[in-house]
Amino acid sequence: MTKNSPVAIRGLYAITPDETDTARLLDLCKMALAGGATVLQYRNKRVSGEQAREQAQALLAMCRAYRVPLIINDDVELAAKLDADGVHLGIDDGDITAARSTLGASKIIGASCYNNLGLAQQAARLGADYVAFGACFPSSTKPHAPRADMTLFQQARELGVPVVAIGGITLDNAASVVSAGADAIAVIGALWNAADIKAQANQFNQLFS
Ligand SMILES: Cc1ncc(COP(=O)(O)OP(=O)(O)O)c(N)n1
Ligand SMILES: Cc1ncsc1CCOP(=O)(O)O
Repeated sequence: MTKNSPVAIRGLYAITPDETDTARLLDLCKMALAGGATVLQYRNKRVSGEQAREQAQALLAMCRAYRVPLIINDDVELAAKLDADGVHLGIDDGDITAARSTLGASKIIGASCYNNLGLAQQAARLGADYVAFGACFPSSTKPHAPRADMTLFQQARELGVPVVAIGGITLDNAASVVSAGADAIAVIGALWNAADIKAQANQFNQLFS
């Protein structure tokens, strides 16, 4: 997949659950993709090594079938080895310049900016393809995540890269996140805990139409 234009980082940005059962992980992700998730991030804090590689590789094949980019959380080497579509980097996950040199110009690099516009300015200057802010709301997935002020989104939009919002986003509050200026909403709990994941993904995405 060639580099996605900024417009591709728009809509529901689904992040995988911490699922150790690979067959179940694939079933869940298939429902989200069928529901219209526009980006999938492989993030699994409960597996590592060979199992992480296997899960990511299987998800990449599925994402290719749906023409949806697969971003790998934290691990530039894994993204490079699999020829995935990009990587998402937190503040402790290595620098953007090194990731760009490993992955090349065509891949997507996203950067966590927490509640810090300065980090977003720096990330954009270094060539990040999107900046992410959060947590927007209390998150039971990551209870200690710092809270982000959504008024940052409008300022971050001036950097010319898509703004991704994360943390505690549900169908009840997602419209406020979109109105604050988010180009995409990254969701874990409110997607995978839904009774009908495909319908839930579809409803999140409709907020962008
Ligand atoms: C889209 C998106 N935004 C933020 C994060 C959080 O990244 P990070 O700060 O590296 O924390 P962990 O995901 O490693 O817990 C993300 N993964 N994706
Ligand atoms: C990874 C991450 N970074 C900030 S909040 C968060 C968790 C998002 O999960 P949820 O959508 O369940 O709050």
